[in-house]
Amino acid sequence: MKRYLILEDGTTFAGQAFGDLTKEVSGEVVFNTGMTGYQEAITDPSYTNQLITFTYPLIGNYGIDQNRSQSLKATCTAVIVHQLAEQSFHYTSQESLDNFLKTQQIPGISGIDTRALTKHLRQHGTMAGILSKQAHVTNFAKAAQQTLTEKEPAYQTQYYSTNLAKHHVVLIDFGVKQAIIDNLLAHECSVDVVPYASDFTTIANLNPDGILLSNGPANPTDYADSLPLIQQLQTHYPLAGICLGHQLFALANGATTYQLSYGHRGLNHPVKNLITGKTIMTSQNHGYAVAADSLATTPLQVTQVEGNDGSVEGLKHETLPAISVQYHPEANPGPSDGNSFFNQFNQLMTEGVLQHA
Ligand SMILES: NC(=O)CC[C@H](N)C(=O)O
Repeated sequence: MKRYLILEDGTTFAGQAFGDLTKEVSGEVVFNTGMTGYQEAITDPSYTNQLITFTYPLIGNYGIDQNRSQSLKATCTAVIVHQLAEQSFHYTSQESLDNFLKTQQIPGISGIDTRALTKHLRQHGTMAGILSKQAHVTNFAKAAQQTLTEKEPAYQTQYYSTNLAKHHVVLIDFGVKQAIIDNLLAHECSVDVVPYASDFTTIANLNPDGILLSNGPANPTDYADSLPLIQQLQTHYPLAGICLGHQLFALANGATTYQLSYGHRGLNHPVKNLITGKTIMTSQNHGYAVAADSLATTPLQVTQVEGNDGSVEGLKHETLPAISVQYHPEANPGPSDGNSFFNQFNQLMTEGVLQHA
C-alpha cells in the first residue's frame, strides 16, 4: 500500500505503508542518526508528537525485545525508514518492528530516501509533516509543533528499591526513560518516580536525598508552571537535570531556551567538558537548547559544550549543589562516556551541604 510523507513546504516523498495501515498522522519531522536504538527511540516519551526519520538505511533487523522499551508504549507519532527489515535476527527478539508498530497503532513508511529527507531538514530547518494515503494534503494546522496539551508523559509513578541503596532519589517524571531509572538503581539509589505536577510537600514527604528532573517532550517553555517547584526544590535538596530537566533547571534560574534549526538526535555527539578539557561521545535527543548568552545574569555556569555547534550541554549552580546535562548520560543505546554524571549526582547527595526541609 502506498503512503506519502508531505512536508509543510510541499516537498513530498512516496513510499510503502507499514505498521498501522489506517491512520493519517501529523507532527514535527525529526531525524535520528543512530545505527541502532530504533526501539529505544520509538518508546522514548521525548519523541511524543514527532515523526522519526531513521538515517541508518536498514531498520528492524534485530526486532523488538520488551526489555529495551523506555516506557510502557510506543510514544512517537510515526516511523520513517529507508528499508524495513523483513526478518529480525537477534536471539532476544520477540516480534518484528512491523508487528510492534501495528499493535501500538503507530504508522510507518518505508522506501524513503532518508538521506535526501535529512539533508532537506538540515538545510531548511525543522518542519511539520503529514503521513497520508493521499499525495496532496494541506492541513498542517495541527502538525506545526508539539504542545504540552497534546503530550502524554509516561507517569510511571512508582517506587523502585535496591538492596544497596545509599541515596533516595525523587525522580520528577516529565516523560522519563526507563534507562534513567535503571541507571539510578545501578548507582545504588532507590527511586520514587512522581508526576511533574506533584507539589513540594508530597515530594518532601518522600524524604529525598536528591531530586532528578527527567527528560520529556515538547518545548521547555510549555512547563512554566513547574518552575516555582524547581526553584523551591533546589534550595532544599541536591538537584540534577537531564535533557528537558536541564532546560527547566536553566529556565528556573532565569536563563532562556531556543529551538535549534534542526535537533541533535543520535548516538555520537561530541561534548567537551570545560572543567577537565575532555571530550566524550554522547547520546542525544533534543530540539531545544539553553541560550548561552542568557546565562550571564543567572547563578549558572556552563560546564560542557557540544563539539559541533558549541551549544550548552552542561550547567552547574554557582552556590547550590545542582547540576544538569543536555545529553543523555543513561545512554541507552550508545556510548556510555557520559555515565559518570550519575556518580557526580551521588557525590552531590553525599556532600550536599543543604539541610532537608
Ligand atoms: N529528550 C528530551 O528531554 C528533550 C527535551 C525537549 N523536548 C527538546 O526537544 O529539546
